[in-house]
Amino acid sequence: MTPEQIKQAVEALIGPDKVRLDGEALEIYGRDWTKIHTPRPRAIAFPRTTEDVQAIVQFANQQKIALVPSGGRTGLSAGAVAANDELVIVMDYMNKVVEFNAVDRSVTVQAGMITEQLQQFAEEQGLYYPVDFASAGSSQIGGNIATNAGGIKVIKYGMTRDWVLGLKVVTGKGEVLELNRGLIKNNTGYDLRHLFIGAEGTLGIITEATIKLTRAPRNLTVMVLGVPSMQDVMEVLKSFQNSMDLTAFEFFSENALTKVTAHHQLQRPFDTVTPYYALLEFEAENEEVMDTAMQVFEQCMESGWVEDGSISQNETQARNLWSLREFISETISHETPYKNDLSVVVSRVPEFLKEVDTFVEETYPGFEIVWFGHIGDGNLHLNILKPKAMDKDEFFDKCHHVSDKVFAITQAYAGSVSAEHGVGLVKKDFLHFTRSAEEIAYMKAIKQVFDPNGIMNPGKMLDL
Ligand SMILES: O=C(O)CC[C@@H](O)C(=O)O
Ligand SMILES: [Zn+2]
Repeated sequence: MTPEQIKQAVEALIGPDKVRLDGEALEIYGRDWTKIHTPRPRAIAFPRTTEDVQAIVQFANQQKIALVPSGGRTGLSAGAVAANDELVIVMDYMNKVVEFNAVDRSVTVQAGMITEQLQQFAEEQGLYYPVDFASAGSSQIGGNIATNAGGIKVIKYGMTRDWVLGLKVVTGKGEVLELNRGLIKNNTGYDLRHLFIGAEGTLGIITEATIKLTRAPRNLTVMVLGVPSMQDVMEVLKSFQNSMDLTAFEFFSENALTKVTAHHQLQRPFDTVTPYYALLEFEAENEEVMDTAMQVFEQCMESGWVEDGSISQNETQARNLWSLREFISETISHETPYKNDLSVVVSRVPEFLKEVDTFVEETYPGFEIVWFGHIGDGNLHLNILKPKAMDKDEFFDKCHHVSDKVFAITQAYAGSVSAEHGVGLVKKDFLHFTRSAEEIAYMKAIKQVFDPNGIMNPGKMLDL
């Protein structure tokens, strides 16, 4: 079918002016934040209801047209890229609150709701949606669920999966399923909801989600500590976690800090320069908690695990300290990074990081490495920056070889080649480093059941 024919057929189903074919739309809705692939979708549809989405999926099955669900497109693994003549289903106009229940502390929203709007809605009810990350102002809840987004509070609150009480989905076959319907307890066989969480739109399209909310945190306080080595970062983590609950424990390297402070004209947290920095956050509910935090800090100083530190006295200072960590990804995006999102169990982080660091430094001496991440979850973001003089294609080609070795090391540590960014197109070839051949065969079989015609985000995560 030509794009024009698709437009006519889809608009006959969901109403006029709901499909765009113009170059601007094809460019915007064909890509995500990876910027590696050239967008080439066939048409862009803008449904308003679950029924609209269902009609499009049924039509795509009849015509064997590939579909790409599109949320905020902030993904870093090309899960929402449309580079192969697909029909993109944009969720932007499905962004309403459907129902809030104060007793259940749950809210049902359409999948296109921006994450930050969900956070604000929760706040207006005196509650809290805790899954948070730098892209929360653009990402959509449906995309968060489809990628099981993690972020900066996982150490306390878990991943997106932990907050989904129910889902309404249109399967690849075009059926509507209501999964778990908001229940906390429901042991009635396979929990299909969890198959759709993290499926990256390969099984169907999430149209509504019932989300659990929780009580708002009290007096969140942030510390940034200068730490001499990764082993010391682990000692600091252990010391604080043994004494108090943390809502975040992040780390970044000195060159990450240098880049962020220069790019955003921010103050360093203190003058002392150390190879690594830990950022931790906790609820300073009363003086006792604050005293404990200060005692642990002093012990860490005495033990030589920390060389300097800074603590927020108010919300603005807390936000400024967070900027040092949260602005890293955006800052280095201007230097053509090759991104990795690795995880191992927390205790093995120092030896793992050292082995990967040594390999990249010895094999590719001209490459600059930026380390940062969610160290309290064992999740490291390894970004390799393109040397200025090197051609982009040559750089990515070289990095592909780096990946093989880095992922072999990750496999040896029983780690993950994608801790929180998903698989998409970018990590598809490397899936076998983390998932066994038998697991991948089961994943393909599941895809076949929900999407027999292979129209749902084909080529992402798996090749059938
Ligand atoms: O850009 C990256 O590598 C990580 C992005 C994001 O997951 C973060 O933790 O800031
Ligand atoms: Zn991250």
